[in-house]
Amino acid sequence: MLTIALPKGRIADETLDRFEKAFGEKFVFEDRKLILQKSGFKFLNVRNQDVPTYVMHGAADLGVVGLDVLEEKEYDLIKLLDLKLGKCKVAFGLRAGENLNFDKSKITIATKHEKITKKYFEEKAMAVEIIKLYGSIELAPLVGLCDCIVDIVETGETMKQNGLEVGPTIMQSSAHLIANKNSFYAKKDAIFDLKDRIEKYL
Ligand SMILES: Nc1ncnc2c1ncn2[C@@H]1O[C@H](COP(=O)(O)OP(=O)(O)OP(=O)(O)O)[C@@H](O)[C@H]1O
Ligand SMILES: O=P(O)(O)OC[C@H]1O[C@H](OP(=O)(O)OP(=O)(O)O)[C@H](O)[C@@H]1O
Repeated sequence: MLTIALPKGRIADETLDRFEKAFGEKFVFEDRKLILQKSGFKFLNVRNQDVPTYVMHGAADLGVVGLDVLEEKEYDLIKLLDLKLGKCKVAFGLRAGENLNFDKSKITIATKHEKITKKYFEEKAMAVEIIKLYGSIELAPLVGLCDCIVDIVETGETMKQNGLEVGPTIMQSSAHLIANKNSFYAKKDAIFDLKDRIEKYL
């Protein structure tokens, strides 16, 4: 049995589609159930940012999570495969018509991606103030909470509809299959079989 933590929402749905293609069976979470057990797999329905935690502690053998989440914290786990889904970038959002004013003594940036943002400015040796938010990031510059944001961009539509322009990209992201280190050694054959089958449908 392989236990696999999936992040609620679009990435879980697309991952289960890949499993359907690879194993010829439909995998669907029932109504409010958080566990889906079928054909040797136990899928866990968890919050996006909790996926690496379940895998790192061995509560799940495998997990699927965006590279942006993995970059935000240092996790001691194995990155097995780029699933090439959940593709997006982490980029700046600026009020329309404005540029990033690097001459300002301190830029204030609101983001869910604190560490990625901090690293970006450390490499430029620039002092910035980072305000941690947990959602609706695009709202923050509109009401004067910050000068700009760093957030996920796919089509750019959310920023556009909120009067923001997409600025420089910090990193590209896509969902990755990750593994707990002990599980990787203990269940190597099953994990490689799974990886090979899924890889064929990417
Ligand atoms: N519009 C998008 N297009 C493609 N991938 C996206 C998009 N938005 C987010 N993602 C990817 O999906 C992951 C989950 O996004 P989601 O917005 O559901 O996370 P979240 O709200 O931060 O999760 P949590 O429930 O832990 O707060 C992101 O970390 C990113 O890798
Ligand atoms: O560039 P776009 O195509 O507009 O996509 C970007 C938006 O997608 C994500 O939000 P999501 O749809 O997951 O909503 P939520 O984070 O508010 O749940 C992300 O947080 C951005 O707000």
